[in-house]
Amino acid sequence: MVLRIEDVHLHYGSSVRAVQGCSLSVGAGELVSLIGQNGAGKSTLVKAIMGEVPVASGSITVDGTPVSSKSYSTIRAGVSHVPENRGIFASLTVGENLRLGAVTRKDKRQVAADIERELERFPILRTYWNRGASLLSGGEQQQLSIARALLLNPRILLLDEPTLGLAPIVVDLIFDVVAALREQGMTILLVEQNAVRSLEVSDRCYVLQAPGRVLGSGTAAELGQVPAVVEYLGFSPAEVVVR
Ligand SMILES: Nc1ncnc2c1ncn2[C@@H]1O[C@H](COP(=O)(O)OP(=O)(O)OP(=O)(O)O)[C@@H](O)[C@H]1O
Repeated sequence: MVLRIEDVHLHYGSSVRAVQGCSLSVGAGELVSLIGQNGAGKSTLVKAIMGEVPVASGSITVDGTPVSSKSYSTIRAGVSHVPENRGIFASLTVGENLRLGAVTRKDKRQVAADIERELERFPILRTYWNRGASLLSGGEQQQLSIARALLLNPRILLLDEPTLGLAPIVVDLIFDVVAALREQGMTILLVEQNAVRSLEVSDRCYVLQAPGRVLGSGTAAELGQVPAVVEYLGFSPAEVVVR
């Protein structure tokens, strides 16, 4: 397994116990989704993987090495994060944001070709290359955020609610991009509230319930056999047509 989370507990201060005993793993080339309602602890888990929330107990490892909050260890391990708030630099142009995505890379000669790859994936970013990022719509900013994360040429891509609040046409585009990345063999952890769309594109799925506990995991067909999951989601994952 490339990413392994074992019996992790995560707290905010002394009173909020956001995640209590979560275990999950993502294998090389797998697209794994993490679904659950508001407040289930999904974003907190992603932040902990990125070293932004300290691990109170349990372990998070990337390729067997524990992540640490001190040294950008997760980024150095090849994990790229598309945060829930998109994290783009509003005062910079689209082009400047994209170049920043590759700023830590050593293979500088390859960067121009990789930016071209992202402009082909998201043509709107070519159109708005010189535009200030703050002037983009939410859907355009999300495309910029994903393109920038991909410019790190990550080993693992973490997507935190990439379709939240976006127009249906952009939601379709983003799920198509995620499905295409999976086809290319990228290792992905996709955090989503949109359970049906996530199940459609994923190899496996974890259903998280507050406070950060795994209610069930497996393929859509396997999850359909777990009564607590069916009750929590309000539908049977077994009915979802997996791509
Ligand atoms: N910075 C914070 N300080 C204190 N409590 C927090 C903080 N961030 C999140 N929480 C709490 O931790 C719990 C898990 O929140 P989290 O954001 O991880 O859930 P989520 O599943 O990602 O939900 P959402 O879809 O709303 O982001 C919730 O009870 C939330 O109120």
